[in-house]
Amino acid sequence: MSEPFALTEEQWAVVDLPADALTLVTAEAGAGKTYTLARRLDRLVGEAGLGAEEILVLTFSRAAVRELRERLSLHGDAARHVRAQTFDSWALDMLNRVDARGEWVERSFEARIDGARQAIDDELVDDLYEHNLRHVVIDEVQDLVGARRELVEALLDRFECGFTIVGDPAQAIYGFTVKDPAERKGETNRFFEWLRGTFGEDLTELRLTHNFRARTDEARIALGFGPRLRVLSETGHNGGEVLLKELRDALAGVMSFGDFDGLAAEALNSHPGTTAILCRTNGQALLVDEQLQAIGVPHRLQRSARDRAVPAWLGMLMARIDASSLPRERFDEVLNGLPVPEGVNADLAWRLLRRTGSGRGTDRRLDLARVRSALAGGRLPDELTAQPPARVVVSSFHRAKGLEFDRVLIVDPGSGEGQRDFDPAEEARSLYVAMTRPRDELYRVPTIETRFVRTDPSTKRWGRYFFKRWHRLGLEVAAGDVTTNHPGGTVDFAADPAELQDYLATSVRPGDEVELRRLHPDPIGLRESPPYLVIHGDRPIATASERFRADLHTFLKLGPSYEPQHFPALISGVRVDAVETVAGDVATGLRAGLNDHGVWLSPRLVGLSTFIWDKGESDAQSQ
Ligand SMILES: Nc1ncnc2c1ncn2[C@@H]1O[C@H](COP(=O)(O)OP(=O)(O)OP(=O)(O)O)[C@@H](O)[C@H]1O
Repeated sequence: MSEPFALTEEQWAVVDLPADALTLVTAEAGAGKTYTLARRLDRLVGEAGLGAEEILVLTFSRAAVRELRERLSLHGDAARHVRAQTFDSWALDMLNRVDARGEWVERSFEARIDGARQAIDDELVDDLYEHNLRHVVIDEVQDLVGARRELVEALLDRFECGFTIVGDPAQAIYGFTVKDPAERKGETNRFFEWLRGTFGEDLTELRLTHNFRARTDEARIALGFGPRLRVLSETGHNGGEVLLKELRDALAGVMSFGDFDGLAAEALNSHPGTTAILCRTNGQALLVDEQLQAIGVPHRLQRSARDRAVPAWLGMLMARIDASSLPRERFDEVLNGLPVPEGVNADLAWRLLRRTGSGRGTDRRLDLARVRSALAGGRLPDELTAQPPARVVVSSFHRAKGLEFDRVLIVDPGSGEGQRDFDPAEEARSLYVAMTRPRDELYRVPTIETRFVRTDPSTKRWGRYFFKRWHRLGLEVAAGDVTTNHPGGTVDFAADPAELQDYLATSVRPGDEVELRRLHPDPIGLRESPPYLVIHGDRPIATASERFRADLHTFLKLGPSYEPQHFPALISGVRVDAVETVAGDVATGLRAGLNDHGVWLSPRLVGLSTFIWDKGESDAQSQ
């Protein structure tokens, strides 16, 4: 897609509206909503003359930010400087600007969203927005529910600005964010109704009806369900069961890809385009991840929208600079030798980093103290922390929203019968989202047995169980499970920190297997496991975090009066998700002989692990 496509009349009608128009665009899957938005942004900045900073672009995930950014860089010229943000980073950004001492980065996502709404209601952000906000753009608005919905309503209510809001009621899937089933039902379509009720005749409603994504009959198979799912969402009627069954029947009719065996590995590795393997739950995605690992298929597990990982090249860049700031020429020179992923060039990287507030005005230097503080405060632009693209992606249906792939394999979600809080309408919409992701090929994969893989209610991690109530065979390992507040080699194991940093930069790759090895059998604290080292090859590269130790303890504590006596000697089946840049204490970094900026590299882990016990220690587990 390097040339801009000719817009259809329907798309053009959206793109061409004046900047102060209040617009709601609804469309079914693959109708070019995101593409139209990118073109609209280009026109708002170009012909309509808005400044990039006068437009607020909000999306749900970092994947969507990346998607929009890519389309802007391909098709948008004027809009290159427009910044797309997730709701969560926008809220944090706003709070940091009106209440810099609020330590908002320490608070939960929900607290930040509530805090941001309160700030708007209390008129604290009037100075920020009253004269400077001229247009708001929101993608995937069908998922705007709960506190985020209230936040956007407060914003649009308070400031007189144009907006372009797009969504598809047929793709409303946000189940896990609204736990209560009754409340969930009440949320469906609520924001659309609020827009219509609040702006009445001033609201321009447009529709996009042509599907551009699907290029084959099999890729088009679910499209016919769109209008019926939309009616289901808009009327709140029952009927989800029937639609779910029909969608599952349609899926049963597509060709089976078979199990993930040697043949599948060949088919996956030799395919030139992009492939997604989509699963109903994240637990199934973890099992597919494990199976692909076993058959040697390089892939990436789609992260949650809230997971932000700062790429390694930023830490490597900072480590090479002694000064507190650097000019553009030096930046280009250093960046040139670093493993910058596809899609990030020096121009984009420079622009994104300068958005951290470094080197304002005419000073054309990058202030590394500011970059560091943005890194520590979780304020780096979303484009920098988005997950890099991969040829094979494993994702839940939910996390695949807004994305598209040449080939999609859908793991049969099963009938769902007997599951608690089963909402057939939500399940039907979510299967529809999955089945509308392919451009060309759609396959089904036989159901994956998940009887013994469930979320642990206390830690919210996926766990491996077995027949007996007390069996605990493995636990999900995820972001945050490695200590980042001191560089590897300085606590729990001795290594030359600088040399280890070098090893992380050059020898540790996403997808590499690691294991967690117990350092000694004694728990560190009252509600913690013993310490674990992260071993790559034969060498320790990091230490498990306190959070991981506490969750492992909780997972193995089978009841209020039971205290685990033993902990696994090894935790295997864990992979490197990425090597990321983290910010710690400057003095700690200096003591370790690293750089002046207090940043270093650290492995980020992922996977549904398997516990390996020492003889005689397996506790209740092996009984
Ligand atoms: N006018 C057009 N001509 C040709 N291709 C187009 C046109 N508009 C969009 N496309 C292409 O169609 C595909 C689907 O577009 P896009 O992802 O924007 O749809 P969407 O409505 O956001 O989809 P979904 O809601 O399913 O995520 C993209 O590959 C996009 O580049």
